[in-house]
Amino acid sequence: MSLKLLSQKVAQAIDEELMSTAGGFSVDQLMELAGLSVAQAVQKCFDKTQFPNVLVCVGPGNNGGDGLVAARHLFHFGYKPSLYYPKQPNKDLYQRLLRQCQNLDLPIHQEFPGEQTTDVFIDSIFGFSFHGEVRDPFKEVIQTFEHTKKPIVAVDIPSGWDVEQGPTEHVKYQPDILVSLTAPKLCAQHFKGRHLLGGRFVPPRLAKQFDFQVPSYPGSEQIVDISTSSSL
Ligand SMILES: NC(=O)C1=CN([C@@H]2O[C@H](COP(=O)(O)OP(=O)(O)OC[C@H]3O[C@@H](n4cnc5c(N)ncnc54)[C@H](O)[C@@H]3O)[C@@H](O)[C@H]2O)[C@H](O)CC1
Ligand SMILES: [K+]
Repeated sequence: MSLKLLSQKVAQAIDEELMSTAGGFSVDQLMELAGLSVAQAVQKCFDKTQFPNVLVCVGPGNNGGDGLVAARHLFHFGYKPSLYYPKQPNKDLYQRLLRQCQNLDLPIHQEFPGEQTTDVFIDSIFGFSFHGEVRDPFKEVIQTFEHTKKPIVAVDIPSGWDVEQGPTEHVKYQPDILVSLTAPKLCAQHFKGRHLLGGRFVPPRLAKQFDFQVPSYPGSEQIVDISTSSSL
């Protein structure tokens, strides 16, 4: 099966529809399932005895929120997650997710700790609302993504990529794993690693309305491998 890739505008419209009065979801619910998908992806791809130290790089929006949720689940899965969270917006949702991580005593860095102490990076800096060029303080971490040999799991979009065009003149890094949420975005056609889909919450009626496919997830899993089925 070949999956449809979404434009930035359509991805945002689907998000709005899910959380509209008609859609009935709250952002917390969707973020919980998105973050759980990301944690399951890490668990599937990286053994916790060999890759215990997961550094979750958290951005200022909902993509960052997915990362906060993933960190909490990874702790309960037996990993040793820590956060790099330099911009902590004063929004109740993010503050509560951060508190949940603090209550697990996860290390929380405001300065980028670098790669020495990290086994796996989670890139939850920017998602489908990113535009323009990366601004500080996130330039440094994305520069690390460009040259590190440590594996990187990108949430929804490799941060700094154009949501539709993919790698740019400034950001060309290739994550090892991409966890697309709801449906892959147009930039995914430039991704060369293992491609997973998460966000198992799409009503078939909504997929029909926006004309995209939802592959069947195995059993009760929150992710499905779409490495061979995402194309235009
Ligand atoms: N339906 C779903 O699949 C769900 C996906 N989720 C996740 O939400 C993100 C989209 O979140 P959103 O808050 O709209 O935006 P972002 O996180 O992508 O980023 C917005 C944030 O970034 C700032 N920003 C934008 N451009 C730049 C720049 N050039 N430099 C610095 N900062 C920038 C902007 O100001 C905002 O603060 C989606 O990808 C999924 O990961 C939901 O969790 C659940 C539903
Ligand atoms: K990202």
